[in-house]
Amino acid sequence: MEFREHIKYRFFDLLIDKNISFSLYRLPGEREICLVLQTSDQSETFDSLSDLNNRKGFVIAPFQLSRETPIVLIQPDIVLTGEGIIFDFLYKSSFTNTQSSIFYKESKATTFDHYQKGYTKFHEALVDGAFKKLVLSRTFEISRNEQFSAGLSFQNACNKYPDNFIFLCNSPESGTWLGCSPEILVSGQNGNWTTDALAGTKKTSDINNNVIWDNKNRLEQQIVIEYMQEQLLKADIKSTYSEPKTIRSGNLAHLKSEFTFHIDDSSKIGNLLNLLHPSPAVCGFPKKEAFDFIIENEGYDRKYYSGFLGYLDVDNKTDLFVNLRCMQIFKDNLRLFAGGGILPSSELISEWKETEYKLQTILSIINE
Ligand SMILES: C=C(O[C@@H]1C=C(C(=O)O)C=C[C@H]1O)C(=O)O
Repeated sequence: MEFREHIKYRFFDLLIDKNISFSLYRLPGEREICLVLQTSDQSETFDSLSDLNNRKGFVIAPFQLSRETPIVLIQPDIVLTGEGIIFDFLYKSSFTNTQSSIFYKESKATTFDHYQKGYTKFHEALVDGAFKKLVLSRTFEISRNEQFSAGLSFQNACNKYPDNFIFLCNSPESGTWLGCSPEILVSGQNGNWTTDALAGTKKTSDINNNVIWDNKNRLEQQIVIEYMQEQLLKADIKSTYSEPKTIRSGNLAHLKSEFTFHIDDSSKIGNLLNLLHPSPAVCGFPKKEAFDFIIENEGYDRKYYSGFLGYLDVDNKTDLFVNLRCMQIFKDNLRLFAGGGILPSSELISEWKETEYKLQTILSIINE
């Protein structure tokens, strides 16, 4: 099958239609795209993060582990870097020799009323003092236009968000996910590791990142800093972290501190993931109680949204990102996800708007 240059990214729609396990991604600040492709039928799945110790591949982990949403490890049978090499391989391969079939369906959006009900429960629990922070999220569902292309949307995201981790991945176990995350969960090579404490959101168009942060946003990020520090200490890891600085993700600004630390034995990375995930950036504080509260009261299953994904020990490197600013791609519709940290001092309308802005990040890359 031949593709014209400007629509060559539609190749990836064919891989999805054939339900091949693959991940296409572009690291923050890099130009080259990378492809991890599994040639065997079965991805490996796990029901505990520590099972990731000593493993290699592209990981897709959920917010909450369950039988329906296991940790999926796409096997790195073929690992290719660079557009030229990747498309050359795909033109010659037998992976893409069928026609794509695309369907249509009614659209359905999560209502403000539904969000407001959740918000009231979350906010009351915060004001009662049961939690310092809770992250409330929601979905936004749209019908899939006949022309929609996951591959071309990935390409749009690469062009629009040079500083984000852009991903399009598929496996029979996880389904298809596309997104542009601003947040590292862990990243490491040769014993040197980093993690982000990222939180706080403001809409901005200031290219110089001149943002004035209020106390609510500063506190929200401080909670993540303290959590990261504490969790790393539990693993006997000494770390240093930078002062919060403003970073951009599309039209949004966030506060970020980068933690750096050293690990001699990276084969135990699964144990560290167990300590760090899910952080108060996507869950809340205290962690266990906040996690249970969200499962009980948020009113839907986040699946792989606010989980993490990325490559684990491929070519001795690990780069795992939080699954944010993302959508799950179905045959008939697209389900987008967004959330935000709620504190006792939060206000309903500004929290709702924050989720609207975050949805805009991903809506604006949809190619139809
Ligand atoms: C939960 C999301 O983002 C997280 C929450 C943020 C916040 O509450 O300010 C900011 C960045 C992310 O850590 C999301 O994008 O859905």
